[in-house]
Amino acid sequence: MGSSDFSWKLPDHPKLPKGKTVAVVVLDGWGEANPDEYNCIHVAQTPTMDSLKKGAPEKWRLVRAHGKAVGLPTEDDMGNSEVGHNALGAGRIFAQGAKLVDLALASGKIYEGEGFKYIKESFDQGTLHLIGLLSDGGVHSRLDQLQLLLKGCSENGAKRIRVHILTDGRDVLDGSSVGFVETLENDLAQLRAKGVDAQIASGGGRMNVTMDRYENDWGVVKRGWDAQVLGEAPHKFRSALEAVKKLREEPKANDQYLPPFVIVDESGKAVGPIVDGDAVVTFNFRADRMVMIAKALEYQDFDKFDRVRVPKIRYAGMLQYDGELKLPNHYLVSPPEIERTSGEYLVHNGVRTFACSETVKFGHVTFFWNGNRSGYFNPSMEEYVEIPSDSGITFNVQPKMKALEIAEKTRDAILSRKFDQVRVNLPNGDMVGHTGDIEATVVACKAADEAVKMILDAIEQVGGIYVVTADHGNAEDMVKRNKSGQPLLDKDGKIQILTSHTLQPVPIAIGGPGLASGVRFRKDVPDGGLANVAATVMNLHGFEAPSDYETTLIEVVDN
Ligand SMILES: O=C(O)[C@@H](CO)OP(=O)(O)O
Ligand SMILES: [Mn+2]
Ligand SMILES: [Mn+2]
Repeated sequence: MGSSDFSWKLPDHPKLPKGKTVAVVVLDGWGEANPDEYNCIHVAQTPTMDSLKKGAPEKWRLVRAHGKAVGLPTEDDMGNSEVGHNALGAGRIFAQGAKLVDLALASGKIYEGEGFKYIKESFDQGTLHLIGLLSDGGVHSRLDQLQLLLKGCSENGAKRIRVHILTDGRDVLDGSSVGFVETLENDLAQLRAKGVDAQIASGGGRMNVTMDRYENDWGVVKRGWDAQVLGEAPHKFRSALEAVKKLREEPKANDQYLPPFVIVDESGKAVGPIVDGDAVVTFNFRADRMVMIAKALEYQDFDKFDRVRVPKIRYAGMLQYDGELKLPNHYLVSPPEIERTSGEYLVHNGVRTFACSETVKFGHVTFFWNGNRSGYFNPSMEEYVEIPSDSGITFNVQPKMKALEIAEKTRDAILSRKFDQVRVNLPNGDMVGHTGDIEATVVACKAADEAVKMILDAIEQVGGIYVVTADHGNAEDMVKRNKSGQPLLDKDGKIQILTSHTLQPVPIAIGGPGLASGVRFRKDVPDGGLANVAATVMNLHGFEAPSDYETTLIEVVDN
């Protein structure tokens, strides 16, 4: 689109009116799958979502939420919140971080960029530290990308490398950390054989160490800082393999929550604290869970915890994690340029917007929705409300989370008539689904359904419109399956719990008293995905979507 013919002004929709309150409800981790005992959405009492599904067939359908439909490299890539909310908010499909890093590594361009040249200046005198999630989950990072990066860095002059691992068990099976550490150890041994001093230096579970998000619990980042930078942790081991194996023996231990550990030499000294003159790369491509550590590594002024010692380092992110904050300043791969999002258009066209979730998903309906951009487009037109999440717990002990509070705030926003769009994320199905606790996930789904009801009731009262959808699957399938769909058993004959997202499609339902008669889902967009939702929502606000947006899912027939 040339800049001369660009305009924020959206054309009027030829048939649909303006001025209706539109509620956009995103159920996090709520896919559609066969109804069996491992489908927590099916097992739970979800009368509101059931009634939408069983209602008018032209007002409920499924949309794609994984793989290429959301800009991921392959159809084997499950959906996730970042790409899902990016697609929902931006109305177009952008090649996402995972894909951009693949391309930069394959072409070697990653080593020619400004970010790599910057960290390379430390290779002669200092150590290169790589910090990130060690798995092949493909949501935040990928093992094969780390492997290529290790090879590329050593070929480009890194002589001393320390890897600080975060174990997963959330995007991959619990217990798989052991195999990933073995693989990494093999690679590092090969580097050592070539004369590179390469070792794992510290570690810990992703939910306990480093990868907090949206400032829910800085203690998580501090535990990482202490291990990675200061070389201090409650657990010390001679090898990472020994560390994960031993720590997993503790009762109830799992990969996601392993405590922090450091690797020490024969004299008990940490093998890889971060010191002056070193280079650091955080190798996750996904933004939300890297922003906090990036601030700790980069900011001079920082008061979230006592860093004790702040080494003078050259730091680069795999990507720039926040375009608005320019955080971090240096990065190896340019992030997708997600501009002209639907939120920005709507604000320019007079749509007053309210967005709400609890802390753990707050950035999903704001930051991700707006193309990984923090802050308001126009503070006089928008209000973003964050309900504080519980911290320091796994959400299976509190499966209702803050669903009721989110629904109440949203109801009040609707009834206040101060907003044209209210947008919420209900985290329960996803956050509790990730714990692998099936019973708790059933409770979570019921709570999310009750929240939807409260929001739809308010929409009913003001004569508004609702759009209810989800960002990817999770709670609808809690078991690992073989190719023919049968649950897989472990060596003790127990089912293998699936804590991750899925490849399933998600529902989308429209309705409400304000929905003009004759509005229905088109039949000619059978492969519709999350990126088609933005144009749909723009239509419901009475506007045509920009011509380069993915097409709308709805049509208006005369009746
Ligand atoms: O918790 C997270 O970071 C991811 C899974 O890795 O979940 P979501 O994409 O739903 O935020
Ligand atoms: Mn999600
Ligand atoms: Mn999730």
